[in-house]
Amino acid sequence: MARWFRKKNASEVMVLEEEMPFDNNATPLRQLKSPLLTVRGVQRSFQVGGQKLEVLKGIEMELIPLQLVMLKGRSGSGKTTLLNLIGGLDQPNEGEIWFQEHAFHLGSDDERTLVRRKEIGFIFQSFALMPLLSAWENVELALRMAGIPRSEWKERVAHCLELVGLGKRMHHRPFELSGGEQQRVAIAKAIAHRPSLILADEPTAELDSQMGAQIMSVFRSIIATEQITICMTTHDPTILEVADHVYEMVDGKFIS
Ligand SMILES: Nc1ncnc2c1ncn2[C@@H]1O[C@H](COP(=O)(O)OP(=O)(O)OP(=O)(O)O)[C@@H](O)[C@H]1O
Repeated sequence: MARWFRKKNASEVMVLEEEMPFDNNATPLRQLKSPLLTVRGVQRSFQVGGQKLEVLKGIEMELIPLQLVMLKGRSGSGKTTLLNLIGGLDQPNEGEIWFQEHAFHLGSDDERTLVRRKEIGFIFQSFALMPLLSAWENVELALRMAGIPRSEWKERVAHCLELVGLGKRMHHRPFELSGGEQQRVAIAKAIAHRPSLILADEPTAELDSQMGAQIMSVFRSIIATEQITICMTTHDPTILEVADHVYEMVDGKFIS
């Protein structure tokens, strides 16, 4: 059954992932050659009040490994719709989406979920942390849900929280942390299971410019140290400056 996921609703994504068995035999994708992701001629429309709303009208893009790629475009232009497709949370009406050798446009929900839970991490504008759990427990939960053996948790949680600069605040709960610190916990959570791709929907939108710059610096650092590729949406022109590549969406297509 097709399921629909909207942005800022991380718990819904997590519920589905928790239902899925972990596939220990999945292909080690990072050993394969680039690009990490290829989108060809993708179209996505929705039926709204009996009318067809065409949101994506022929998207072409590639994600090259270890790049920081940004999607820009005015509100409602379809950025989140595209992120949902890239993350295998939704499928296009037309076109192809290849995540390495995995055909996301053809695969079943279950097949895409298996790839997603191993290879992709999500970051949301609203942080999507469990409010009653500490930073440490939030990251640990991500490892549990990804099916990572318990024996690896301690070292990995400490490593990820150190990496995002929260070594001294590991046992704080979200309400005891600033917005920027909460987003850094969310980043630690997203990278904990060693995905090859991070998808981030407006990750700096709720932060002031200084905290936003810190998040971008953390992104740069995890690309280098964790060998991760990042694709994110943003409206902020100062943030766009640090991208390796910017795709601008106008009228359901990218302009160069
Ligand atoms: N499931 C859906 N059903 C109907 N319409 C949808 C659905 N998902 C998205 N849309 C519509 O598609 C258009 C693009 O939405 P989307 O959220 O992708 O834009 P966006 O560029 O991410 O906007 P923003 O910058 O405001 O977050 C909007 O008009 C939205 O209402």
